[in-house]
Amino acid sequence: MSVSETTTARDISSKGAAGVRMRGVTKAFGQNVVLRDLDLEVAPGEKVVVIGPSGSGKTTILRTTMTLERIDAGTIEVGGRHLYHESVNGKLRPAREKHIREVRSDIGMVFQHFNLFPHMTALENIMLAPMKVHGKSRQEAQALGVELLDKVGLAHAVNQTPGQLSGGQKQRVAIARSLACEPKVMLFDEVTSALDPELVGEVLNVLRDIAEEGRTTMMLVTHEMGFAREMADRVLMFDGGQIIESGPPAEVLGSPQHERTKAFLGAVKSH
Ligand SMILES: Nc1ncnc2c1ncn2[C@@H]1O[C@H](COP(=O)(O)OP(=O)(O)OP(=O)(O)O)[C@@H](O)[C@H]1O
Repeated sequence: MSVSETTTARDISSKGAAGVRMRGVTKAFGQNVVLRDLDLEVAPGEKVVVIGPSGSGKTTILRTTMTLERIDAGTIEVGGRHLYHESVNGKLRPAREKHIREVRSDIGMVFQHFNLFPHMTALENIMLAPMKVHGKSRQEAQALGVELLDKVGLAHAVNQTPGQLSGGQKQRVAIARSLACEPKVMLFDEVTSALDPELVGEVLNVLRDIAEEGRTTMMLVTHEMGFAREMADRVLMFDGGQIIESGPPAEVLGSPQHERTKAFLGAVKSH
């Protein structure tokens, strides 16, 4: 049974953050149905942590929202605008690429692996999208890049290439790069999983800062339960491509109701 999500209006300081609404989202890879008729509503500025066993569809829900994978059925809206559909004469039709690109420009995603260009400096990596996608001048993009590197605690690394940075620093550059497009929704896919344990904290601190600013809606797939407990407005437990449990972290992580959630949390704790 899938839990249908209805988020009540809440007093979140959302300076430009956009909500996400999914209705009946289904996605299969061949015979493997990964998302099953999924309904989910994320309020503007909300911070949602997605947990669940390996293969349950957590990454796929982020990738379909980022349009890195297309959905087979259903609808996704970002900031009230359909991502995959356009309204023609009052009817929803599959959207043209131009429309999809336009809506997607409100969304940023940070991955487990940083995907920085190795031959470019930290600053150049950040400047790329504002110049190429958003038509900012070199000067504007540079000023923005310097500001964002400062924000993620890397003012000193402006001219360093990824090879000169630690994993945690590279991930902070990747986060700054994503912020450079001023996303209204940010998707974080296990962004600390590839890091040495001593570097995890510095990246989580940057995520905390972004969350506290409240300028963007955040959907995070993470195994950092302490972080989820502290920062999330809501935790979603995924299993078999559906949300089987959803609620405030104290409830879902503190006193889970579903047997699968209890088993999953038990397994996570025993690591
Ligand atoms: N591009 C793809 N082609 C084929 N199958 C895929 C593809 N991407 C994901 N899958 C399959 O979809 C299912 C869900 O994958 P997904 O990565 O969303 O799970 P997950 O919950 O994020 O898992 P993990 O915690 O291991 O990252 C898995 O069975 C996976 O093998």
